[in-house]
Amino acid sequence: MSDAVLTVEQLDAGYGTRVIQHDLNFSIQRGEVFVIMGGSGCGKSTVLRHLIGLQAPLGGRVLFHGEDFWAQDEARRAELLQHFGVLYQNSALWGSMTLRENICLPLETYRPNLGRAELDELAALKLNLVGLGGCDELYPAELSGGMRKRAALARALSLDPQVLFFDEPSAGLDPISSKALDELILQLRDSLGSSIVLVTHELPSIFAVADTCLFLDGQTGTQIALGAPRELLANGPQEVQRFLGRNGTFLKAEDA
Ligand SMILES: Nc1ncnc2c1ncn2[C@@H]1O[C@H](COP(=O)(O)OP(=O)(O)OP(=O)(O)O)[C@@H](O)[C@H]1O
Repeated sequence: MSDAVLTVEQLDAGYGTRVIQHDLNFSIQRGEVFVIMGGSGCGKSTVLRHLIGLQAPLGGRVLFHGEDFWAQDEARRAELLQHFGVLYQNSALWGSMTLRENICLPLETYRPNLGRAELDELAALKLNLVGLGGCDELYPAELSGGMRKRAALARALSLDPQVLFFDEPSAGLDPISSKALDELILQLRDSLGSSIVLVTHELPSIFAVADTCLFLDGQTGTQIALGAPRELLANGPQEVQRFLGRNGTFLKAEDA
């Protein structure tokens, strides 16, 4: 457990005085795909917001390489955030900009020493990484839903993040695009060595990509399981087994 990129200690997550999830404890290792799962409304996105620095914990700590994120001043927090890449549910690309311009934007902000040619080259490289080589001058509206996700991913990769966060990456995608996105996630993990944190309740994705799963329980408002998905399916608490086994047959088909 020595290679933890993110560590969460006794985290209480929520809004104002309303705690949604309490006493969360887990670590995310370098190069690991970590899935946050649980029933609808249990607080998955809320926990994610605390991990990506959008919201201060109501209690406990979030450590990045052992450094307490929220104990830092704003300038240091902004530096640390450069190590995070975030892909939001709606992809959130700028519609009036080409893909190249979308990807260059964070680079122009945080890497002011780069010249035009280097910026364009980096944008092309990131687009290549996500299978959109040659699409530099297209606008988001010219892309399919799956391509838009990939483009948003290329932008999330622009600053070479150590941790990539995805909130429901498969939302709105057909099963084939969704499977292709899972494959891309694994490819990126292998080629870049980044840690990947996913919020999803898509069983095929969970079994295809997750090294470790955290199960958040809506009723008790805390984590009730942490482990590899197949292990949790076999030996986890009943609710977690039910959640992971709800689709009965596909696991056998995938494993065959
Ligand atoms: N900005 C906010 N301010 C106050 N409460 C919020 C806010 N966003 C979400 N909530 C509340 O937090 C609870 C958990 O919501 P959250 O979106 O984190 O759950 P989730 O597990 O991600 O849900 P889903 O699977 O449906 O996307 C809900 O009761 C929701 O109403």
